[in-house]
Amino acid sequence: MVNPTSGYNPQQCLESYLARALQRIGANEEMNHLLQASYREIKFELPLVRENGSLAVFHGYRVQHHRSRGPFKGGIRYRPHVDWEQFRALASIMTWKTALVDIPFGGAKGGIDCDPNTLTPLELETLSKRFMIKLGPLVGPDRDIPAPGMGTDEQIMAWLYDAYSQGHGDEPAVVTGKPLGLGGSYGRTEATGRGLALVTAWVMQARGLPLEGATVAIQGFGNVGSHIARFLAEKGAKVVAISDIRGGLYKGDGLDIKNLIASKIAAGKSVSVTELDVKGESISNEELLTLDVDILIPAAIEGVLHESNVDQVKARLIVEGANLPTTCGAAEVFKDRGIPVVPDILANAGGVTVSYFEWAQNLQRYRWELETVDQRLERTLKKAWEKVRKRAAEDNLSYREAAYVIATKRVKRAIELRGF
Ligand SMILES: NC(=O)C1=CN([C@@H]2O[C@H](COP(=O)(O)OP(=O)(O)OC[C@H]3O[C@@H](n4cnc5c(N)ncnc54)[C@H](O)[C@@H]3O)[C@@H](O)[C@H]2O)C=CC1
Ligand SMILES: O=C(O)CCC(=O)C(=O)O
Repeated sequence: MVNPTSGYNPQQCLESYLARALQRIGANEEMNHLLQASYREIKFELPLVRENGSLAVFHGYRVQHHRSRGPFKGGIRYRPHVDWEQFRALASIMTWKTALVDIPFGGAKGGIDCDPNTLTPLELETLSKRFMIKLGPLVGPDRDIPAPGMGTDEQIMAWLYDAYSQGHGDEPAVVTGKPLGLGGSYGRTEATGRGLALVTAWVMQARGLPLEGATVAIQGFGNVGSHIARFLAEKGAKVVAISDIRGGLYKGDGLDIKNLIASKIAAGKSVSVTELDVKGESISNEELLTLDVDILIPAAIEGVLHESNVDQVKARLIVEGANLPTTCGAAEVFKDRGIPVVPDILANAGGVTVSYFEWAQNLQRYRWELETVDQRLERTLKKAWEKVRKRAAEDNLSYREAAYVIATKRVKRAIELRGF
């Protein structure tokens, strides 16, 4: 099935990025097949007796893409209409992301076709635990380690951890993104936003552009988008527009991000940014994407920058907070128009990097200070960015092309070292 938002099939785009990268690194057809296909895909029924007494049946998924560099790793998404195409592409993305930032994992993704906002807390807990019980034989600290993603949070990770530990003994390293009081790491919640702000600052610096005063539009104001807004505002950027699924807010001289975040926390998850009592004009998601800004950050869903709106995009730099927000057709147009795009596998890799730190802390049973987490996050992302920057400049590649060359090379090498 294609993504209902734009007719976008993310799997096809990913295949084309990979095919080109594999050609550049001299991989043969067999290696190409091995790296494109999933290792394992499972789908199962999740029956739930709702609090009103009715029976509902949900579908759970987990796609494990590749594991030659370490256990499968990737988030859990709760969202209506999720399907194989999305999970296959998102699982594959994780393989390239973990390889690019050089952390010892492969890639996976999964979740439940459901709308978490329509479930009661008890229903959500029961469904989450049932999901983990079904996944039980396939996950574990040295097999596959889930984490939060769209529609899921640290509370859901706590339930997954508890469900797994019921049958396997206490095992915090089975899931990352847990609450701090339950083996979570300092800095994981904000890690994706922190990482993206760091990468954005380095890219701007490398291109001789000031971040101080730069105008920014961010689509998505969930975990990722809200922290991006906070960190970029702290670095002196002017966040002029933000949005969520119901619409957005615009203020030409900069939104008051501190106040926005505080109001959103006070109002609760189900309240839209458009309903908050903060200063700003209303704006649609489509308008936000085509604003005349220095930096555009799609941080919600796949395929929002596509063939039909790419010509109207006026941003000078695009930084992908979401996974696969740019279709491959749009990516080509941005390349032709000379608009740089910082790809998801670099821009949003801060989250999985701190998940790695959480996993390592859980295995050590030793908590690191926030300062240590932040320093190591910065060092890891800086190394990845420098490699991408150098490879892109040397071979005249886009940042995405360079990132895929580096990542596929590492995975191919791991396969060869292990042997077949
Ligand atoms: N949470 C994490 O650590 C990481 C998340 N990501 C990716 O970042 C993106 C956002 O994830 P989270 O912030 O964690 O999810 P979230 O569930 O916390 O927030 C999602 C946000 O996107 C908005 N949204 C949903 N559909 C939309 C649409 N059609 N148009 C406009 N806005 C829409 C929601 O209203 C919400 O504001 C996803 O693509 C996810 O895969 C990537 C790396 C790590
Ligand atoms: O933290 C993790 O392990 C996974 C994060 C994730 O799903 C992503 O980077 O898309």
